[in-house]
Amino acid sequence: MSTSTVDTGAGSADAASLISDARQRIDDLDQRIIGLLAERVTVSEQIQRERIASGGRRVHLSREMEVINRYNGELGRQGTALAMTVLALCRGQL
Ligand SMILES: C=C(O[C@@H]1C=C(C(=O)O)C=C[C@H]1O)C(=O)O
Repeated sequence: MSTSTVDTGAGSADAASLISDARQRIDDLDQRIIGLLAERVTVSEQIQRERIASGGRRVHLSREMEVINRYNGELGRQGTALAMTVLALCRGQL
């Protein structure tokens, strides 16, 4: 068994090659997702800072429900968990 089939768990060199290519695409997508999350954190912090400076609170629950409902509508139950993680990333743990 070649190194690439061991690394990918594939049973043939052809499958290993396809998996390696697809993993590269996944790594690129993950990098873009992480970049988008970093951008979202920046925008969210800007909103929170502005609200706090104007006498409001950091957290706005009805808006968070809108965000959670959008993720849930698109992705189901795991979307809800993802939205909660994204929100925690952007405004800290409640
Ligand atoms: C960014 C905001 O502030 C907080 C962060 C949110 C977010 O990251 O989506 C949503 C609601 C607020 O708890 C907002 O009110 O839009």
